[in-house]
Amino acid sequence: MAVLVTGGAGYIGSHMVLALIDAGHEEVVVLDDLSTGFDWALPPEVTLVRGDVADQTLVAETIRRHRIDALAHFAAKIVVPDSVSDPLGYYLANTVKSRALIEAAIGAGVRHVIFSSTAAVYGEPAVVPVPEDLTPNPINPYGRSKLMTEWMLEDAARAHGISYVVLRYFNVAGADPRGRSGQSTPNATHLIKVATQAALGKRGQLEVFGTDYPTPDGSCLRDYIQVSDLAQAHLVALNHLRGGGTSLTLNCGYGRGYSVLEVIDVVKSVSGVDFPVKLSPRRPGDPSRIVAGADRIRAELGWVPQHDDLREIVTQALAWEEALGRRNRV
Ligand SMILES: NC(=O)c1ccc[n+]([C@@H]2O[C@H](COP(=O)([O-])OP(=O)(O)OC[C@H]3O[C@@H](n4cnc5c(N)ncnc54)[C@H](O)[C@@H]3O)[C@@H](O)[C@H]2O)c1
Ligand SMILES: O=c1ccn([C@@H]2O[C@H](COP(=O)(O)OP(=O)(O)O[C@H]3O[C@H](CO)[C@H](O)[C@H](O)[C@H]3O)[C@@H](O)[C@H]2O)c(=O)[nH]1
Repeated sequence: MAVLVTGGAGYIGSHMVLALIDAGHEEVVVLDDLSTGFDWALPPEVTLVRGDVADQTLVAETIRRHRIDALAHFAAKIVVPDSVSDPLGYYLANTVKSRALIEAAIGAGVRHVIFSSTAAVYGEPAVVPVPEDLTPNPINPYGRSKLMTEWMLEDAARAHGISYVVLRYFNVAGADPRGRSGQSTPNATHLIKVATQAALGKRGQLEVFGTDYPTPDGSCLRDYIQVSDLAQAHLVALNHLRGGGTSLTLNCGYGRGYSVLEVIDVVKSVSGVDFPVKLSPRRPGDPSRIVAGADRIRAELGWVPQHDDLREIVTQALAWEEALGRRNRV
C-alpha cells in the first residue's frame, strides 16, 4: 500500500512526507507541479511525479503504477487576499482541479482520501472556539473554494463507497523540530513567517493589518498550530481510515487564540530584535477571530499535540528562516 501526497513539495505537505517516512511507510509518492513547492524539500526515498493534479491520465497512471490506496490532497492556492482579487483562479485551482483529481483517483482505485481544508470555511463564526458542526459560512473565495471541495468529496465518497477525513487546519506555523523542512514560500504572506523575516532584516518592517477589530487589542485573533503536530494528525487519520474507520470532518487547532500584536511580541522576544511595526488598514477577506473547537480530533483519533507552545513555534520558524538565508535559498 502506498500513499499519494499532492502538494507534497510544499510547506505542510513536505512535513506530511517526513512524518510518513519517520513512521516507516514503505512507499510515498508526491504529485506536485512545483508552482510554490521545491523538489529539495523532499527526502531522497520519495518518488516525485511532477505534474498537475487535474491531469487525470497522469493521476490514474501514478495510482495504478504505485498501487496507491490512499490520497492526501494538499495541492492548492492558499492566500486569502489573492483569492479576493482572483476568485476564478482560486475556484479553478482549489475546486475544479480537485474535482478532476477526486474523479481520477476513485476511478483508479483509491479507497481513502485526506483533504486539506481550512478554518476559512467558517468565515466569521458566531461561536468561538468554533465546533465542527457549526454551519460553514465562508467570507472569502478561498474558504468557499475549499468548502465546495469538502462537499464534492463527501458526495463522491457516499456514492462510490470510499472513506475520507476532512481536516480543517487553523493557522499553520513553525517548522520540523529536526530542521529538515519549514516554510520556504517566496513572497510569503503568513504572519509568523513574515515576522521572522522582519526580525532577521529580510524585510524592513512588519505591517499589522487592522487594529480596529472587535477583539481585546483590536488586531485579529488566530489559532496557530505547529506543522509537525498537524502532520501527525494526518498520520492518525490515515491509520483510522485504513483500519476501517468512518468518514470524519475535524478541526486542527489547539483551541487558543493569539492576536497579531501578541504574536509580534513573541517574535520580538524570541529573536531579541525590536523590528519596526506599522499599523495599517484591514486586509480584504480577513475574519476578526477564529479559534478551533479542538476536542473532536482528540476524541475521534486520539491525536495528542506535542508542540502546543507559541514560543517553540516561533523559535522553529526563526531557525528555519535563518537556515534558508544561510543556504541562499529563499
Ligand atoms: N498554510 C496554512 O496556514 C494553511 C491553513 C489552512 C489550510 N491550508 C491548506 O494546506 C494545504 C497546503 O498548504 P501549504 O501552506 O503547504 O501551501 P504551499 O503553497 O507551500 O504548498 C502547496 C503545494 O501544492 C503544489 N501545487 C499547487 N497547485 C498544484 C497543482 N495544480 N498540481 C500539483 N501541485 C500543485 C505547490 O507546488 C506546493 O508544493 C493547502 O491545501 C492549503 O489550502 C494551509
Ligand atoms: O504581514 C502580515 C501578515 C498577516 N497579518 C495578519 O495576521 C493574521 C493571520 O494572517 P495570515 O496571512 O498568517 O493567515 P490567514 O489567517 O489569512 O490564513 C491562513 O489561515 C487560514 C485559516 O485560518 C487559511 O487556511 C489560509 O490558508 C492561511 O493562509 C491576519 O489577521 C492578517 O491580517 C498581518 O497583520 N500582517
